[in-house]
Amino acid sequence: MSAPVLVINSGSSSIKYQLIDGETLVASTSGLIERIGQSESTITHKTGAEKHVWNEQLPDHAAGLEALVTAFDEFGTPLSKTGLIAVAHRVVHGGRRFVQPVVIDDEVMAAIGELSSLAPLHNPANLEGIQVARKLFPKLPQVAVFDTAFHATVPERAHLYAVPQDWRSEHGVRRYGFHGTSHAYVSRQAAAALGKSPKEVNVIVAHLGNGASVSAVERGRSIDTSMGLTPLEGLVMGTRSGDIDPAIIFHMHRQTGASFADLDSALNKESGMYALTGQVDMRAIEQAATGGDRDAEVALDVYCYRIRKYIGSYIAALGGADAIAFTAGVGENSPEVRARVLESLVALGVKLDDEANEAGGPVISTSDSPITALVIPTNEEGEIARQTTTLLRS
Ligand SMILES: Nc1ncnc2c1ncn2[C@@H]1O[C@H](COP(=O)(O)OP(=O)(O)O)[C@@H](O)[C@H]1O
Ligand SMILES: CC(=O)OP(=O)(O)O
Ligand SMILES: [Mg+2]
Repeated sequence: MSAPVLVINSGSSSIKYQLIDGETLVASTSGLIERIGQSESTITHKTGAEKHVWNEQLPDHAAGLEALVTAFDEFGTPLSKTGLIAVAHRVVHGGRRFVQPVVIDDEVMAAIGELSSLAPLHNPANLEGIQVARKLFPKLPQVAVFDTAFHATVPERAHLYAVPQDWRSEHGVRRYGFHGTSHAYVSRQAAAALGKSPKEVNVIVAHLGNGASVSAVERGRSIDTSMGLTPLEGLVMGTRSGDIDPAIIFHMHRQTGASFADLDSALNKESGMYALTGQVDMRAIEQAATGGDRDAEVALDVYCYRIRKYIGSYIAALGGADAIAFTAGVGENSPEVRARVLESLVALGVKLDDEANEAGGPVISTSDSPITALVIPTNEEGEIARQTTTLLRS
């Protein structure tokens, strides 16, 4: 490896990590530490063809990151012997300030902390990962790569909310957008799949994971995206409502006396597919729908309809699209969701090839479809490593 980067994506109860060559973007090791803070955590560590899975009690992120270091010691090469050039962290909210990756110092950490109120499910966990990694690797540069950065190009007509002036000027209220490393990477790959440079094409990216967002990418630049001030707006997600009438919040506050903190938590953690079906995992929801569960069937319809509306509006925003790319857990793996989303877009120029869709792509539209539909696996960690290497070289 010529410039190995350890990429850390620290979530509220999990840590995803990869050791990636910053030049070739090939990952030699990847891992997932799940259920941090619960009675038993699971660690999955993959290196080459080897996969190791074990359970351990990990009370917090510090214990999680120590387990990560130990995993490298025991299976493969200890991190201290890999010639690591940096530790790169996914940070979800960069606010107005961070529109490029930065080397992290105390002041940057404080700024990331201040942005926690805008990404309460994400930034505190990202920060914890950084704190622990700085202690574990005090000599290495720690770099933050922000989910919001790719959407810094979204123009005023799409990022301004029509709300009082001081909300916007003093309290940072605007659309920021998230999953930026995924939208950036997948839109470039989509252009490549069409045999074009990113500057020659308009692409709509549907990132459908646990969190989900759609973006409109015009000639390589994001011009609109479905998430907003926070990662709550837009699509229906695993546990997040996505778009709702904001007055629902005041109505429920008046009706039940629930505090704003309770309502915030309800919309972020107890809504979405979970509220409609009692389940978060799309595989289970699809199975239930196939088995005749009406709630699951209706929820799938709600989920796909919302995506379809966004895609239709982004075709209008872009004045026509060359490609629609599906990515992330659901987008990459669910022919059912892709078919439901695209089924009535024929009039807008998307003709699905059912067999290709079942087979998983990459091209899932017919050869005469004016808009090419694609399935493109995302690589957020690879993109984070690439941006980190670029920053450290400059
Ligand atoms: N074969 C599949 N069919 C449908 N959904 C799937 C499939 N495989 C994974 N998923 C869904 O992908 C989602 C997780 O996506 P992922 O991108 O890993 O999310 P995150 O990175 O936000 O944790 C889960 O809801 C899971 O059910
Ligand atoms: C921003 C966001 O929603 O991220 P995730 O999908 O990882 O929850
Ligand atoms: Mg994700």
